[in-house]
Amino acid sequence: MNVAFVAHDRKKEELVNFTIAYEKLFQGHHLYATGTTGKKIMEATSLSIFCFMSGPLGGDQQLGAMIAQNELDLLIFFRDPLVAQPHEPDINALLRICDVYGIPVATNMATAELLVRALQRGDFNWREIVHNNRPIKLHNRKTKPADGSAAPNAGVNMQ
Ligand SMILES: O=C(CO)COP(=O)(O)O
Repeated sequence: MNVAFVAHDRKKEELVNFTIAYEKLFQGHHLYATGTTGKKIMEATSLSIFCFMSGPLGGDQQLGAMIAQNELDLLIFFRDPLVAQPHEPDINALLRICDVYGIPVATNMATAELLVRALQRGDFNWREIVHNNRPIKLHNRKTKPADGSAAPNAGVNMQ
């Protein structure tokens, strides 16, 4: 499955600890994240994550684009409900597009636990039908184009 991680600054440690706890499970999936979140998870675990831009620089929108193309199966987004974010419209858009496409999304640890256990049990296998009907598999995405030129939006982009 394609799983994405996002956490606001005061929630990053919580998400990193969560990924450490479920590292073995996540190793079997294709992982994506906004820039700083992905970098911190990779520093703390052996997980390999495709990192988009940092959230305030467009990372939430890039994940939204994945969802619009039905390329994401699960979003784990530890939001900080107590701090206003400069890119609030992007955050709302990301959560909205999850609802548009019926993508499971966890915005806190308790829900993330439930969804990850469902992932472990195979409850997400119906998503394979969606992928099998699609010509493009996102996890074939390369960090650099085949011609060797620089990819405009690949790799970790820090603020
Ligand atoms: O701001 C974010 C999500 O809205 C997260 O972005 P970073 O992972 O780059 O900190």
